[in-house]
Amino acid sequence: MACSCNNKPSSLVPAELQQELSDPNHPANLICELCRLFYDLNWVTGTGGGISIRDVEGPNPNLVYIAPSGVQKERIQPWEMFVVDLPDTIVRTPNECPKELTKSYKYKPSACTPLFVSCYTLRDAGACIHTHSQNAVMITILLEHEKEFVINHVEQIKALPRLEYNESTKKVEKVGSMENYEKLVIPIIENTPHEEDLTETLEEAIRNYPGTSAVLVRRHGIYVWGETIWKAKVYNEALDYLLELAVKMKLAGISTVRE
Ligand SMILES: CSCCC(=O)C(=O)COP(=O)(O)O
Ligand SMILES: [Zn+2]
Repeated sequence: MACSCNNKPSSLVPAELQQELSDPNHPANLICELCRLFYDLNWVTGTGGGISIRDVEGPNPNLVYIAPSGVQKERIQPWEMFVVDLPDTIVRTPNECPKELTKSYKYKPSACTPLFVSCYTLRDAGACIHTHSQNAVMITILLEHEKEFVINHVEQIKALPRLEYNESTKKVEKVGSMENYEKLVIPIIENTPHEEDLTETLEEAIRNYPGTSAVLVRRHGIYVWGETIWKAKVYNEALDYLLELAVKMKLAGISTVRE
């Protein structure tokens, strides 16, 4: 017998993993599926970028699945995931898996881990996606001296959530969707030599922009989060569309903001 998602004999997969691997909607399987999809979009090529998903349907919604660092994201297998109990306790690593299933090196969790954790703890996100999309990189180069990307009057803006701070719950919550004519504002932070060193400025941007569901990293990429992995995927797709459009508008000498 083989696992539903691959050709490995199930006898090699530890019993505790077998049940989750048989569920195509389990975070470990979804990360693999979406990494392949995002690879084809040029969002996670050359080991860059990544996805993490919170197990909101499982018995412990504070468990977060995260891919290992420095691996070809489109080739990850579900048992190669790290599992973090929020905020920072690693409760499972692929290094514990049978050697027949894993690579010979020692796995490390994604360098994006502290940034993903910031999105979970500050925004109660259900999933966070980091891409190296060239549209994200190019817009930050075109906006070299700007701290924000701003666009309005485009239909696709309606795919993004309207977020507001709720005084009673003390949380930023979705209260609807944006209108096409509204200004979408995404903060831009400066890149650092090591991904994990972005954590402080990412957190600052999240706090300063309660209405945002994404942060651009100059000459690097974008972090996008959502209530669920499917919302995060839609927000990512809509943002990437808008970023691509904005690059074309800028290169054509057209402002992305219509007053
Ligand atoms: C060429 S990728 C450099 C690291 C990076 O920016 C990234 O997003 C991937 O980090 P990971 O540790 O998940 O491989
Ligand atoms: Zn990156």
